[in-house]
Formats: sequence, structure tokens, C-alpha cells
Amino acid sequence: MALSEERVLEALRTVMDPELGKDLVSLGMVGEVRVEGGRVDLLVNLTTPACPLKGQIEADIKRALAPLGAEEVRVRFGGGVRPPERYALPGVKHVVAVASGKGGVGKSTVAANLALALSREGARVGLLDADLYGPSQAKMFGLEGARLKVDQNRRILPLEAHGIKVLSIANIVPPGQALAWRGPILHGTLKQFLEDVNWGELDYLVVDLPPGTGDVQLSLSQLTQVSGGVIVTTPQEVALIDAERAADMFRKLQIPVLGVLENMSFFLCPHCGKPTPIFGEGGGKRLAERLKTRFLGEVPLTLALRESGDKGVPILVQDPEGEEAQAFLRAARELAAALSVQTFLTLPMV
Ligand SMILES: Nc1ncnc2c1ncn2[C@@H]1O[C@H](COP(=O)(O)OP(=O)(O)OP(=O)(O)O)[C@@H](O)[C@H]1O
Repeated sequence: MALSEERVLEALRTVMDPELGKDLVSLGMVGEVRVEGGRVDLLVNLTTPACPLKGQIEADIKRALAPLGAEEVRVRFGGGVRPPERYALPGVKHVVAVASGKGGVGKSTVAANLALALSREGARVGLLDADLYGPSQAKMFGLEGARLKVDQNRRILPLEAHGIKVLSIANIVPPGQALAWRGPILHGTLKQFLEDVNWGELDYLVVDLPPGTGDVQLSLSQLTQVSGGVIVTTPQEVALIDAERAADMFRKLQIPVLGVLENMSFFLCPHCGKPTPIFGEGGGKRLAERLKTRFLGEVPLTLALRESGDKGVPILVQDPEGEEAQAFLRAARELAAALSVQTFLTLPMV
């Protein structure tokens, strides 16, 4: 099996901080993982820059990574960032991450409409566009070029659209600039998004992640307590394989997978209303079964849904009674139920 950032991360779960008796990943000490060919570059943040156990930790890391076939392992140490930067966002009950393995499966469309559907069900909702490489929420909500305001404490106020709070990297950084970002800058920006933004009181903060498995997922899990993740896929085999990898990444980061939502399940003809399963049938459901998680439902491929995204008026606003909006509302109810169960299960036992 090829060397990958995920496999390195998995192996690092077996390396314990000798003092704290917990693994480096759970402790949020792994600041950066980069794999290039046979070379692995790691940034490990220590409890203190002067940690006397540096040598031992480095040796343990190298021992853990040896079976993966890495030719060279370079460990850099950072320090002084204890306790781990993971914290629950003040005022935010649940952070829900929306991910896909493959690009273009409609993850951003789903994140936007799920957020709106949760709000229609009565929740206070925010939507953070963390798809730093291809931010699309500002466009999706007709907020391109909107000016941001700050509160009296100089914290950024998210924009508001159709009853939810929305903030996209596209509102802050000129288009294209974020493309060049790598680990540390990306981590810092996400941190700012979470800490320096006045989200107010929210039941759900929906986070639209970039496609694939990478730095943003890792940073998000280190920066905040993520209640759970939603996997978006189309029924196509290529999308399902990648979706499974995205689910694996969530698991490795100890983020529970709340459910699988299948997008573009069938093409709904605007003329005759006939459904055609262009990308095959049942893939999302089978994936949910394999992952032992909920199936959040099927969203059809429709002309109206594509047009609504381009126009900046999400389908839930444009046609709340339509089949697409109803599918998102059903998915949002399932998701809310999954989160309640999750919260109940993780309550400390008395
Ligand atoms: N069910 C659907 N029916 C019709 N068009 C859709 C549907 N879902 C998404 N689209 C369209 O497909 C395109 C890609 O969708 P979107 O940007 O949501 O995908 P994504 O997975 O977030 O992409 P990326 O990988 O770039 O982040 C958009 O034009 C969107 O309007």
C-alpha cells in the first residue's frame, strides 16, 4: 500500500506521549503531516519547547513509521501550545463537517441546503465555507463581494442570508490566493475563522470541507470538537470509493460519521417527471450500511437545483415545496436525530 498522510496519521496513533500516556494524534500534537514520495515530514507540537523527552518521541515515531516503508522521516518540533488547541466553540452546540471524497459530487450544494433545512426545522444555524481551494458558498448565497463588519471586540460578524449565518473564505481572501496555502497558514486561517468570528449562539455550525482527505480536516479536528461528519457521494462507484476514504479519515480523527447523503441519485426530467438513475442505484445506501451509519437519503439531479446554485438562491428558498427541498428537509431531520443520539451516547455516565 502506498505511503499516505492518512496511513502516517494512523501509525502516529500508536505513539504515546511518555508523560501524558496518550497518543500524539489524540493529544492534538501532530501539527502537520506531509508525504512526498518516500519522504515524511512531520511537525510535532510539544507540551513545552524544552521537552526532555524529544529524543524518545522522535525515536518512537520513526519506529512506528518504519513498517510503512518510509525512506526518510523528518521530525520538526514546535512547542508551547499546550493545552491542545481543541476546544468546543463557545456558543456553538454542534460543529457538523460535510465532506466528500471526490470533487464535484455536490458537497457544497448539500452543505448549503442542509444548513437551510436545519434552520427551517427551527435551529439556529451557521455555515462556514472551509473549502479553501474552491469556496463556493458566497456565490451560492449571492454574497459575492459582500463587505464584512466587525463587532466592538473586533471580531468578524458573519454575513446573514435566508435566516442563517454564512462566512466564506471568498469573503476575506481574494479569489485564487488560498490556492497556494499549505499546512501552517491554512491551520492559522481556519483557527481565525473559528476563534475570531462572532458566530453568536448556534445550534449547528455546518462546515463545508474541501473534497478529499487533507490538511483542513486534520486542522478542524485539532481546533475544535467536531460533533460529527456527513459524507456526500453520488451513486457512482468511483465516488463511493473516495467517499469511503473520507469516512475513514473522519474515523481516524475520531469524528463520528453521522450519515451518508446520496446526491444526484437520479435525473428528474423537468418535462415528464420521469426519474433516470444516471449514475447507478443504491450506492449511497450500501455505503451507509458498510460504514454502519445512517442513510440520510437521496437528492435528485435536477435542472432547477443546478440553476439555483448559479443564481445564488438555494433551492430550499427558491422552491421549498419541491422534491429537492423535501429531500434536504428529510435529510436534515435524520441528521438532527443522529446528532441527538450521538450526544446522548457520549454523555458521561453517572
Ligand atoms: N443534485 C443536483 N442537481 C443538479 N445540479 C447539481 C446537484 N448537486 C450539485 N449540482 C451542481 O453541480 C455543480 C457542483 O456542485 P458543488 O459545487 O456543490 O460540488 P462540490 O462537491 O462542492 O464541488 P467541489 O469539489 O468543487 O467542492 C454545481 O454547479 C451545482 O449546482
